[in-house]
Amino acid sequence: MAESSNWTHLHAQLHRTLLQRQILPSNQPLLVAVSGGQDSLCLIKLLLDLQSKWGWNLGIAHCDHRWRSDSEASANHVEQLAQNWGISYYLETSSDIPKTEAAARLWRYQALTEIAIAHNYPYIVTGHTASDRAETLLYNLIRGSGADGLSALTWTRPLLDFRLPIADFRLGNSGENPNSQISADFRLENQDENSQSKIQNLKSQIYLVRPLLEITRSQTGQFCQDQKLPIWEDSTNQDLQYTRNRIRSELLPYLETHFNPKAQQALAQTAELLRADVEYLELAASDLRQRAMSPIADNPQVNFQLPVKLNRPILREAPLALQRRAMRQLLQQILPSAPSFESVEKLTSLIVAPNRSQTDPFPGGAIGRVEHPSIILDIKF
Ligand SMILES: Nc1ncnc2c1ncn2[C@@H]1O[C@H](COP(=O)(O)OP(=O)(O)OP(=O)(O)O)[C@@H](O)[C@H]1O
Repeated sequence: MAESSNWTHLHAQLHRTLLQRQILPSNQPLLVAVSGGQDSLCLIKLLLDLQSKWGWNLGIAHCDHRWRSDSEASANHVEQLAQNWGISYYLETSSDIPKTEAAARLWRYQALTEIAIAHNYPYIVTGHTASDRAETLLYNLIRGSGADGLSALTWTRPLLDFRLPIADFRLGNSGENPNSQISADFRLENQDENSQSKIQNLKSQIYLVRPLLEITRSQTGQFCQDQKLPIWEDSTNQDLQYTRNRIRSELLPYLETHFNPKAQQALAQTAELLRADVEYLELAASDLRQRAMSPIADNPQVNFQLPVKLNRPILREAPLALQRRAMRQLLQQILPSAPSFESVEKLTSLIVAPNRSQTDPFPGGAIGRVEHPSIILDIKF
């Protein structure tokens, strides 16, 4: 097919990525998260230009955190763009100004998910780039992270957390990660049976997709310039009190100048490789965990209901990497928030500990204890 003269290298690259990775099916409604910055403007323009090939129905969502004095003006700017392109525009405005970056992100994902549910969009698309991936890797590396954190930005993931109904079962939920927060909030806000079942049905249907993970920020910047897209500059991006901004404007340029001019792409590639490793290890760990979890007398089902009983001889045969992951998966299901490194190590150490060894309480009150040949995890003994 002859391409329009507007067809650029980035159009071709995105089209290829979508064909290869199958992350955005054709003929679907897509809700595009547009902040007004260069990455999401590049994203929406590319998707608009590819729309006729893929048969999508595009809508724009903008979240006003009310963080900056110009936030309303920036929302109006995005609305105007949506009008010019003739596509639906949805705005969510935060009632309370979020206090931290993390709180703002949690609120934003919740707001986007609410718009998607209300207007039947199965896909939310964001403009995260290879540069974001490189920054996330560095950020998590400095804070101390395993392979999971280093490969944190994935191409696609379900936006609502399937774990919560189980996690909530015994110890409640404080919502440490964005997924948990979203589910927890929906649970609070949607008490009646009808809306609960609507959310239940939608859980398997809303995906977050990040199709620009192979494109760098300098490429999106160049694209916006070439296409004359009116970027709304976010003044907080320059604020060096935020770690992420220092990584972006100080650390990465330093690495590029002094170590590797293609540091961003290299780091993003490392994240991509680690992601596949993580997926493989998580599957193997899940298999180990299932083999090691056995039914106990007053709880004949093999599930995450406390008390949980684990077979130590089965666990002992596995390599440490899988032991740790299996223990973490278990803790993710029963603790009120994401398990810390210390919690995982504490439970893992019981695999070889002497009979009657016991942990101090995990957050939420559960305790692990060796009752030869098992580990029992329960609220109290
Ligand atoms: N206020 C917002 N409203 C809607 N979507 C947003 C908003 N902020 C961020 N996003 C979405 O999340 C993606 C990544 O967020 P991040 O905070 O890294 O964005 P950013 O630095 O503001 O990116 P951009 O260059 O698109 O503004 C954005 O590309 C966009 O798709």
